[in-house]
Amino acid sequence: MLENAHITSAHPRILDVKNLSTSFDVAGKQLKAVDNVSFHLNQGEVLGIVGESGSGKSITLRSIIGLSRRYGEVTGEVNWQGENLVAMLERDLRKVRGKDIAMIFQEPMSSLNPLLTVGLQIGENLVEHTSLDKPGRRRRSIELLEMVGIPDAENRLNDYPHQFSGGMRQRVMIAIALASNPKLLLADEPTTALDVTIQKQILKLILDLSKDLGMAVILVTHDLGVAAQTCDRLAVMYGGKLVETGATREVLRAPKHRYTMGLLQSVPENIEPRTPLFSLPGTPPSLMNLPLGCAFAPRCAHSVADCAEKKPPLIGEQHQVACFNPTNSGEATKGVA
Ligand SMILES: Nc1ncnc2c1ncn2[C@@H]1O[C@H](COP(=O)(O)OP(=O)(O)OP(=O)(O)O)[C@@H](O)[C@H]1O
Repeated sequence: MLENAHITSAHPRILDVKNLSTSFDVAGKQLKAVDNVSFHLNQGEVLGIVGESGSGKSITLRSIIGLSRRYGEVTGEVNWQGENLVAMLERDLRKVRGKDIAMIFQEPMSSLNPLLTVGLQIGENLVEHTSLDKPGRRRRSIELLEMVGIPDAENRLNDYPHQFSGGMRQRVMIAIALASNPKLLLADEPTTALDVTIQKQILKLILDLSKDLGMAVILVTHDLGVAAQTCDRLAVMYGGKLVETGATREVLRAPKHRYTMGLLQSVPENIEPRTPLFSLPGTPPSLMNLPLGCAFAPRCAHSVADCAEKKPPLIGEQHQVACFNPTNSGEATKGVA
């Protein structure tokens, strides 16, 4: 496991998300991708948002930085440096985006310009966000490429994105994101397209940068193993809602929500050799037709009467769970469903 115990409660809170909801109009029906989500982030902390495909992780991330408002309705609060980003004018938000808050995506090729050298693309960001002159920008570009572990940085500034391997392209993306000295990096499945060895290297890079630069990170991943290796804290999403949050060690050692237990069982390291991979019975809920009560209840073998009637609130202090019948911490993680 990578070392990720560098955050203490002494670090100030830099992001406070309150009752964030995002819905889309799909053929006249409302699709609730993010439903009343609240969480916070401390300076330099790495928070993992985990959950199955379609649970609302990416839209949560995009809603933080105002990218979802183009297609959907976003309500609630994203409190950042004394301002609510949800209510901020697009013009002002553009200044925050890419400067104090930067974002990297799964496929760097979709964000990199194939026709421009890497040097020019880093330079563009430096022009926008710093007052460095041309030689200063060149020096800083080399420094950034070195920082993300690209060998022969000075010469590689002249290369185009296709001349880099997948892992190196992701490093370039990170270098571009770091050009503005962001306080928060939003990373949406940044290693999913990479093979396991390269994935580990990129995760370690993100973690080291977070530690060295005091930069907070929100890492969206469907892979609990990846989150376990990288994050200080986890937020587990299901059906557009947060169902469990807590320190990574606590959530992994003693998950409270049956859904988290199910996810844990699908991590290969937790499984005896030759045991078939666990998969939760049933299917994830349709976000256009969510049940009245807990969205996980139809897949849960431990539901009680309230589960069908009411939505369980997320309760607790350091370790929170949204469940009317949570597990006891000592309960075995096998055979939950
Ligand atoms: N522009 C849009 N219009 C309508 N529905 C959308 C739009 N963008 C996303 N959705 C829907 O919102 C839901 C949540 O999507 P989101 O991308 O956040 O899921 P996710 O948990 O990140 O999963 P994945 O890893 O597959 O991206 C999905 O049902 C998706 O189809």
